[in-house]
Amino acid sequence: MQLEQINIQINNESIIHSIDLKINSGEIFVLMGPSGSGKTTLLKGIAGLLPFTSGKQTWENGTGTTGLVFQEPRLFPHLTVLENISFGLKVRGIPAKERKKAAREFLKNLQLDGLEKRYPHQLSGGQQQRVSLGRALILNPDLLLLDEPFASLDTTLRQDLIEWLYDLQRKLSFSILWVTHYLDEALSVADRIGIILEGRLQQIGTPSKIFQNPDSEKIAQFLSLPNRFSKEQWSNWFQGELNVLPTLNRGWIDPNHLQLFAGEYNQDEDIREEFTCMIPAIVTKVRPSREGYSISVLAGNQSLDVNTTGWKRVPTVKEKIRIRVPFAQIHWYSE
Ligand SMILES: Nc1ncnc2c1ncn2[C@@H]1O[C@H](COP(=O)(O)OP(=O)(O)OP(=O)(O)O)[C@@H](O)[C@H]1O
Repeated sequence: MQLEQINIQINNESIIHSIDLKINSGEIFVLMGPSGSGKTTLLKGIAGLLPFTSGKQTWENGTGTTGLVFQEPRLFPHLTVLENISFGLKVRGIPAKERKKAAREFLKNLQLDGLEKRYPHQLSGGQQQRVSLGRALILNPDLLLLDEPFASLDTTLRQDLIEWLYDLQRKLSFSILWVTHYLDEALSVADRIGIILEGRLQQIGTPSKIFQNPDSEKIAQFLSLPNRFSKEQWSNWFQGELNVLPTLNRGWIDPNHLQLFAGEYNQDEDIREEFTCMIPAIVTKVRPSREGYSISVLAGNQSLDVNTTGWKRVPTVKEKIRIRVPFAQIHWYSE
């Protein structure tokens, strides 16, 4: 499915601005953005529940179908679980026996065994949400639109369902546009991630591209990436000796690119090199990580995170150490 220059206005207010987006067939595209950035509005537009003010939506094969699962379950209160799940098949004229068989298949996968005769008010929020998912999936949509569908579920159930849905998607190769604010959820399923801020799609890329190469300070901030600093801080570290372009105001460096060195900073010994430089710091936190240690330090007024792999001696809190900053790894942003 492809969107070209999509705009959506509600009550004369522009909510979605000039969005271009292509979702490839068989792809899981995760859309992330702060509350109020327009994620639900865009999903509703794609599902045909809200009109586009301008722009074009096209499908690879001419036409396509969508299935939308909202944040909160929206079930028919007077229908049982089984009837809710199979409702779309009834509308399509599929015989009762056949649609019940199909719905029962989903009940098992959605861990809803034994609940088929219940009505929505007799289910927990999480169970209702799984019924909503079944109701959308049973119609085999070309593009499944998920608006934080698992937000209300406990962690174990959330992970089980993510895994089940992921496996099902890989098997059947439908596409998913998946809105989530859970980083772990995004990273475990996304082929690509899109970041939307204030109704504009700001960056699209693979998870590693987005997290290692955020296009702007705003994106790095939204992703809560550590090691974002101001030009003033940079000036303080290097006593104003290392200038950056006047148009660049904010810097960011990945914790994997900083290096820790034991021993206190000594200006006479710490020779400034062409491509890297040492700055003095004090260890504030030491946490084991999968690869080694994640170490937080205070360098001037700035807290920095450094990931180490195979540090020979684990530094202790309050220890004075040095951080090596490789200039080429710093990302500078104008704002
Ligand atoms: N029916 C409406 N009438 C007026 N404004 C609306 C309407 N629906 C959404 N908006 C506005 O559009 C903007 C985007 O809302 P939307 O629900 O799409 O954001 P979201 O990114 O999905 O947020 P959240 O993560 O909180 O669900 C918000 O400023 C919201 O107030």
